[in-house]
Amino acid sequence: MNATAALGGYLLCRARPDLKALSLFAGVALMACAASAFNQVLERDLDAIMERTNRRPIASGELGVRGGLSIAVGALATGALLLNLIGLSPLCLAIFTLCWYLLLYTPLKRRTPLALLVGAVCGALPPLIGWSAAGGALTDFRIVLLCGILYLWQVPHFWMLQKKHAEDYRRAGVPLFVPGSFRGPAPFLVLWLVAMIAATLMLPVFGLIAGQHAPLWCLAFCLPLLLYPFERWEGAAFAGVNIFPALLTLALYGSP
Ligand code: HEM
Ligand SMILES: CC(C)=CCC/C(C)=C/CC/C(C)=C/COP(=O)(O)OP(=O)(O)O
Repeated sequence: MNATAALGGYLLCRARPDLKALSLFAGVALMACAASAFNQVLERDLDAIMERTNRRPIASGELGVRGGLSIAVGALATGALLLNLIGLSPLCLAIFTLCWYLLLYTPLKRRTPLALLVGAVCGALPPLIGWSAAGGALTDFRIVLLCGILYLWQVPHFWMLQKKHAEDYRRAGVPLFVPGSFRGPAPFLVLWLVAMIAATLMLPVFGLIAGQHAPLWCLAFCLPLLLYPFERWEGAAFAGVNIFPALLTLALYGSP
């Protein structure tokens, strides 16, 4: 999904999907795999406690730490090679994203619920990697908007997951980012969802998505967020929120 988000940044720069896009997709996917493998080595103690993660190869003991590290290094080397083929900027941005995730977010996650806001930087950077691979200027407002939307999106994405696995996180002693700790669940949550919807509606306003299907895309983006606060629609909201990055990339691809 991170590679799909990177492809979205590439397509936004009006570069049609080509061999370079394939190298970008494979390179970011491998770098994200490396990030996850290193993360699973670093979090093998937490992963072994949580129902959600205790079947993972290192947490379950199926794979040793050295095996996990060799997979991580292999994925990192191959991903870096592929990204280097398309440019120094995408390679440097991917390495920065990897380091931010492993050296900042992963340790912070055990200490503060606000680690989520730090971690969301990692997930907001893949579109910038794709955009830079297509030759876009890093300060262009269009990619800043796309990355900003993906930053905002990760908070409701994770809130729903941590709600689903709250007991697991408590058992593992991972502090939860519960909107309720900010003077009641509704205001803080609603404020974030409104900001997310407003930012998403900037996409057609600034021409990032256009054409006759633009209103339909906006409906597909915003409906799960509008359903989010209602328990009975939780399943639909969860699915809709989780496929958002893929829908966004499709909308960018389909935009004239
Ligand atoms: C702060 C950033 C993020 C956090 C804390 C986070 C956390 C998580 C967690 C804990 C899961 C459950 C994994 C499992 O089932 O064991 C998950 C699943 C998932 N994440 Fe994220 N994630 C983040 C960013 C992203 C980004 C950037 C993307 C896509 C570009 C993404 C896409 C997904 C998807 C598609 C799933 C599968 C959901 C499901 O059906 O269970 N996440 N995420
Ligand atoms: C180019 C590149 C390196 C891209 C990767 C970007 C990336 C790692 C995005 C995911 C961000 C994130 C905080 C995931 C949750 O990790 P977690 O440790 O909370 O999840 P877990 O509990 O399931 O392990």
